[in-house]
Amino acid sequence: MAFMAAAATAPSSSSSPLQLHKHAAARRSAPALLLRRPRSRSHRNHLVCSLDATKQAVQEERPAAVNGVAGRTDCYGVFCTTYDLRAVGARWRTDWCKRDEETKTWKKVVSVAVSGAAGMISNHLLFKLASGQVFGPDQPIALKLLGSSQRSFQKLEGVAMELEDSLYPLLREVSIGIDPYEVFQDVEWALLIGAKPRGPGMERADLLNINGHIFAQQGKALNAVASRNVKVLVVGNPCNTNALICLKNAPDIPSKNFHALTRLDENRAKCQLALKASVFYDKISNMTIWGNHSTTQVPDFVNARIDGKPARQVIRDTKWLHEEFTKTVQKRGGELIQKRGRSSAPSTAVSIVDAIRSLVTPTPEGDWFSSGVYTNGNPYGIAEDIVFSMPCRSKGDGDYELVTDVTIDDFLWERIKKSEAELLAEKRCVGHLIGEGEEELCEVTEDTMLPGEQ
Ligand SMILES: NC(=O)C1=CN([C@@H]2O[C@H](COP(=O)(O)OP(=O)(O)OC[C@H]3O[C@@H](n4cnc5c(N)ncnc54)[C@H](OP(=O)(O)O)[C@@H]3O)[C@@H](O)[C@H]2O)C=CC1
Ligand SMILES: O=C([O-])CC(=O)C(=O)O
Repeated sequence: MAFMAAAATAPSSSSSPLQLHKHAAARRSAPALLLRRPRSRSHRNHLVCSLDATKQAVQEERPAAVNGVAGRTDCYGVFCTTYDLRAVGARWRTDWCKRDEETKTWKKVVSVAVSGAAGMISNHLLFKLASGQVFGPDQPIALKLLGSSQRSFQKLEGVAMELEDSLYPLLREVSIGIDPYEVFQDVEWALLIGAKPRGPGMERADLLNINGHIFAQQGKALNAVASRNVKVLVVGNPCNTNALICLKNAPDIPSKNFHALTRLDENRAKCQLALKASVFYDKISNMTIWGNHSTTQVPDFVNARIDGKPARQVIRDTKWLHEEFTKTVQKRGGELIQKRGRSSAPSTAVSIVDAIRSLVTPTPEGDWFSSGVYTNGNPYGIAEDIVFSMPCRSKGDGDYELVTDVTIDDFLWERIKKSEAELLAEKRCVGHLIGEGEEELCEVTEDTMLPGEQ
């Protein structure tokens, strides 16, 4: 396996966008496998193995030097050591593409785009994705890495080289590019992490505007070229409003498929409850984060459970729950930045893994998880047409349902309304990016802060 630069964006590429389209066509007819191997950046070569590919075509493209382990000739580089482990007997002597068809041991490759792929969070996340701990140990994966400029292109090449050198058996393709219309082609998951950090003296409204433009463009690109059922997880801040912008610019993709990452907040809240109750973190369940990924978020101790019991029965210290717990979770990101000098990256990557796994595995009976999702007929009375973190359950099919059996008392409701007001104000700031008004309507309050901004 080796990585491939998107043709139109590779600095020294002689390939044309037309060739990229050809690759897309090849992918459609090759449900089981697509391996790509550039000989050099100016001469790329592709090994394509599909259920209907001829043996001759495969042989023509197979590099002579990789005749595999233990005398097996039907191998491609390192892959033959791990592929098709259940195939026994003489099967491996047959054409290796055919063997996949016969044994049905292959899952279709899942195609995952990651923006901000050269950044700190991706530095941790990509290796988790490639290792199989996100989509499963039997799920081959193709990674499509998106950067923002020619400047970042070289960094992406470095990232791709490290992925290659890690010899992940499930990693079937790595491609890099800076044009979302190429990188997002046919992707089934888009993890949108890339965003500009807030610079010195930059107003909150400026941040909303600058990053909003990124997510408007990426929404349009997803709408044009991604899988019609692509699942989109927005991490780049301010993630709720960026997710709203993205989905509004992708009208052909179900709005329900868009998520803003609030799982890190959920994990932080679970950690605090576990510490206070002196229990292992896995005893904490039913943890909801309501609202915005900001300092107005509402970590819900009312519905949370500790070892199956309501959290308030285990932690009797109401003052702590009302004041310290809530504030600690809201400001955890900022505290971390103060101590570490940079925003959370490894724990964010872990929470992205958790967020995806919550959608691709069934939610344990009686439990739920938090995600920032589009409000469209929500049962709680929260304003519609924003992205708000709420409790969700999934059957493991990538989709989710909102949880209805939750109690919202006055304490929660008052705070939920504050976070809602903040998101409505953010929405007014980006009206020009969602076809609903002018930038001048933007009025953001002191409360509108990222967790890392105090
Ligand atoms: N929701 C959550 O829970 C959390 C969210 N975050 C947010 O995640 C984001 C990323 O954090 P982190 O990885 O630490 O930041 P980094 O600054 O390390 O990385 C950001 C990356 O994004 C890239 N980038 C910028 N603009 C674009 C674009 N238009 N398309 C693709 N890539 C782009 C940058 O590369 P270059 O400009 O060189 O191309 C850079 O590599 C931030 O917005 C942060 O606030 C962080 C923690 C938690
Ligand atoms: O503010 C930031 O960039 C970091 C952040 O979102 C968090 O730590 O929750």
